[in-house]
This record gives sequence, structure tokens and C-alpha cells, in this order.
Amino acid sequence: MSFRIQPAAPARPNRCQLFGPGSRPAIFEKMAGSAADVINLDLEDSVAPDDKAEARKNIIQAIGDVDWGNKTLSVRINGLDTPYWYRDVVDLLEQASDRLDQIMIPKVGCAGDIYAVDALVTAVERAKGRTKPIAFEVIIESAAGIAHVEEIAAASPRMEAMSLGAADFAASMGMQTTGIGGTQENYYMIREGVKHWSDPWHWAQAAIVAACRTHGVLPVDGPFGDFSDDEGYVAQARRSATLGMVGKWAIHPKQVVLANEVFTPSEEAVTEAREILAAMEKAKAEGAGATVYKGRLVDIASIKQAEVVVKQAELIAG
Ligand SMILES: CC(C)(COP(=O)(O)OP(=O)(O)OC[C@H]1O[C@@H](n2cnc3c(N)ncnc32)[C@H](O)[C@@H]1OP(=O)(O)O)[C@@H](O)C(=O)NCCC(=O)NCCSC(=O)C[C@H](O)C(=O)O
Ligand SMILES: [Mg+2]
Repeated sequence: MSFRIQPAAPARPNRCQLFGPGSRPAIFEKMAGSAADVINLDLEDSVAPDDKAEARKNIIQAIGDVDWGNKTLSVRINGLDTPYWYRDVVDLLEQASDRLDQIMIPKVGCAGDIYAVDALVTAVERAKGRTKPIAFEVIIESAAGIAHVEEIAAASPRMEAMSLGAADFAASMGMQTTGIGGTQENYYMIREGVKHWSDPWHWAQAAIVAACRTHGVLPVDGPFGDFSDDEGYVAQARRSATLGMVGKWAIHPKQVVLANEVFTPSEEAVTEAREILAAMEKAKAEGAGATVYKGRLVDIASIKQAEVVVKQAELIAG
């Protein structure tokens, strides 16, 4: 272990982030009633330019009026390359109730982007006497974003979560696809005439997980556009969970249950993790640093692995 201890990510469930356009207030109550851990009310790409101002008003009102339970409540503001973002921040921070937990900053390209939003948020918070600091989550969805992913993760103490935005990421990278996440038909190797599909999102996800874990930020998988393909969603979510991500977006309510299932450790996994911890306790008591569990080696690193699973389960159980 480095001299610098890896900081813990925020201890809150983040298995599913359910999105809904701010221009569609009729679904806000349904979002609040869903089983998603995080709600993302959107001012950005699901809202047409002419509807931005109205969407802002809808969201500000709903933050105070709707019962969001114990969910993390987040609003996605517009990107820093638009004329909308500063008004999003100022209006939200001046007018929305303290129920607002977090702002999602899209299309971040460098730490300076976070610095700019942080400066504005801090100024408005002070001016209005807001005592609950607003947290930040960001989307990595550009070539610049992934190139600067670590400095972005480290950019502010407000940083709590970071997602991969597959659609904008693909566009920015010049990827030949119109699919939002999932298997890409043309991304395969061929051996003896048989195609073996690979995962074009893998490297970006792994980079995000490493940056997040280095700086105590929650790594999250972004959208899966084809909401009629449950199997595809689950396959991608399972890969993300295996890589260390804590959750995934839902762009339709039917995806919430899928994400929650994948990102909640199964009973079998928790039982096995607890058994490994017990086996290592016994080994330690006998003066050993390693032992055999179900025919395989477990050692001190296995304790940390098992603790990841047990802590996830405990966090979700509340
Ligand atoms: C995708 C949708 C436009 C589909 O809406 P709709 O046609 O209404 O779907 P259904 O008829 O199947 O709806 C069934 C019931 O569910 C309710 N509903 C629909 N959407 C939501 C929702 N998001 N949350 C809660 N409830 C919802 C309907 O009202 C129906 O209810 P009922 O009539 O009572 O049965 C729509 O789902 C939608 O707008 N989704 C979110 C889109 C969005 O926010 N996109 C932005 C995030 S993805 C992105 O930005 C890309 C990313 O940045 C990147 O670059 O990768
Ligand atoms: Mg996007």
C-alpha cells in the first residue's frame, strides 16, 4: 500500500440513478416513488433549448414540493459550453430548497471546469447562507474528459460521483456507432471463422474506476439506450459491477429493478464473503496469514475483497 491511504467513497447507496427530463413534470412523482437510489432531474440534453427556462422552474418547484424520501436528489445542469449553465446554478442555488443534494456537471473536460462551477456554487451558497453544501457528480463523456479523468476526480472536495456517458463519449471519440452503450456489432475479433465480441467501453470504465477509487469518488456506469433489451442492460451492468462500479443509470423506469438487482450483492456472495472473513479470523488466531477456503487460497488480501462485498450489502440494507 502506498503511504497515501485510499480514501473511502461516500457511504450511500448509488445502485441506480433514474433520469427524467425537467420539461416533463408529470413523471416527477413517479420518479420519487421508484426504487432508484438517486434521482437525476435533467436540464441538459433531454430538454429542448426552448424549454430550458420552464424546466428550471419545474425542477426548482418539485425539489421542494415532491416527497423524495431518502433518495439522493441531483439535477443535471447544462454544459459549460452552453449559455445556460450559470443560470442553472444560480437559480437552483438561490431558489431551490435544501432538499437538493447534488449537481451533475456534464461533459467535463478538465479540473478547471469543476473549479469554475465550484467557485460559482460557493459564492451563491455564501450569499444565500445555505448551510448544506451541494455535492458534485460529473459525467465523463468526451475525449478530453477521459484524458483528464484523474484530475477531474480530484478537482473538488464536493466531488461524490462520476459516470461514463456512452452516447456523447462515442461521438466525441469519433466512434462508429449510434448505440448508447452495450455490445457494438462491429467490435469483434475473429478466430477460425467465429466472431468474439469485445467491450469497447471497458477501458474507459476501468480508467474511471481507477480515478474514482484513487480520490474517494463513486464510479457509476451511465445510460443503456435500448430499454427494450433487458438482457443487454444486465450484461453491461454485470461487467460494470465486476470492474468496481457501484451503479448504473436508468433512462426508463423498467431499468431500475435491473440495476438494483445487479448492484446488490447476492445472498450467496455475502454468505461466502462472511465465511472467508471467518476462515481468515481462524487462520489469524492460529498465527497464519493464509488458509484454504473451498479448495482455494485466501489470504490477507481476501479479507479486503470480502469486506468490499459485506460493506456493500450492509450499506444497502441501511
Ligand atoms: C425514454 C422515455 C422518453 C420513454 O417515455 P414514455 O414513452 O412515457 O415511456 P413509457 O410509455 O414506456 O412509460 C411507462 C410509464 O413510466 C412512466 N415513465 C416514463 N419515463 C419515466 C421516467 N424517466 N421516470 C419515471 N417514470 C417514467 C410513464 O409516465 C408511464 O407511466 P404510466 O402512464 O403511469 O404507466 C422516458 O422514459 C424518458 O424521458 N426517459 C429519460 C430520458 C432522459 O432523461 N435522458 C437523459 C439521460 S441519457 C443521456 O443524456 C445520455 C448521456 O448524457 C450520454 O451522453 O451518454
Ligand atoms: Mg451526454
